[in-house]
Amino acid sequence: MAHGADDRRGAQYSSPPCFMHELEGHADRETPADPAQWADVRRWRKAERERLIEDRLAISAEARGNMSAAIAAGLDTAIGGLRGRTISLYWPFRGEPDLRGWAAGVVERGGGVALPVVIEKARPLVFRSYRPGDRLEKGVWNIPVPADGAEVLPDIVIAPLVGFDAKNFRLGYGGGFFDRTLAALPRKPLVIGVGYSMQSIATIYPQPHDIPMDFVVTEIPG
Ligand SMILES: Nc1nc2c(c(=O)[nH]1)N(C=O)[C@@H](CNc1ccc(C(=O)N[C@@H](CCC(=O)O)C(=O)O)cc1)CN2
Ligand SMILES: Nc1ncnc2c1ncn2[C@@H]1O[C@H](COP(=O)(O)OP(=O)(O)OP(=O)(O)O)[C@@H](O)[C@H]1O
Repeated sequence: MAHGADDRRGAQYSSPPCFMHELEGHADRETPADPAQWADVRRWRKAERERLIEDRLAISAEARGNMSAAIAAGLDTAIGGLRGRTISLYWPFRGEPDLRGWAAGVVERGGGVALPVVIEKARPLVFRSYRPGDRLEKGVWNIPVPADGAEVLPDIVIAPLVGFDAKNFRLGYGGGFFDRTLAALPRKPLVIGVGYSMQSIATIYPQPHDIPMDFVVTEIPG
């Protein structure tokens, strides 16, 4: 379930962008920022996001439910004890795995749950404590966020992904929120990406701002 760096099961190799020959073999986060190249990567990411989100929305509710349950089981295996640990989850949208049932179990087992809150575009997220049943309010993009939860620093961040690559780099919705947040946190949490194996891609063409996840959990036992 935890996909290591060399695990490419289910990888879908999309059409390479035209500049691929320039990047191959040395595309990692030490690659210096190159504005012309970044413009190409940004265009490529936009198209890739659209394709991946469309594919994800085509999954039936039943299959999504089964895969969400398998991902929850994989998280238990990967994380182990929950007592005293604060885990940031997310309120699912656009076909993301639904881990809200698992969140209730985390609280029952003595862990804390938090949800990410967009304070402002192009700023880091904050995390607000959440217990199932707590009052929610509509945040930016109408994403429900805890209305009264205290701001907390998570020990573990569960990051829903639009795509993930062989080096555990994450493609998100394009707001740069998770990368900005991880760069700004006073101590680095354990970062676990969650998604479906069909969201695996060969590379996201990582840029200096992209921070890799510690590992990725999908519905396929690892
Ligand atoms: N369920 C869930 N909650 C989450 C996240 C997530 O990935 N999943 N986030 C993880 O970061 C944050 C929200 N991130 C988001 C980033 C962009 C868009 C969005 O709709 N963007 C526009 C275009 C963006 C732009 O280019 O300005 C769009 O897609 O139309 C939505 C949410 C916090 N909460
Ligand atoms: N630490 C950072 N400081 C400043 N800008 C950043 C930082 N991290 C990301 N960005 C900017 O955010 C924008 C979106 O980045 P990217 O394409 O990596 O988004 P994403 O990871 O898919 O989105 P999200 O995390 O919201 O799901 C880029 O313009 C990028 O330069």
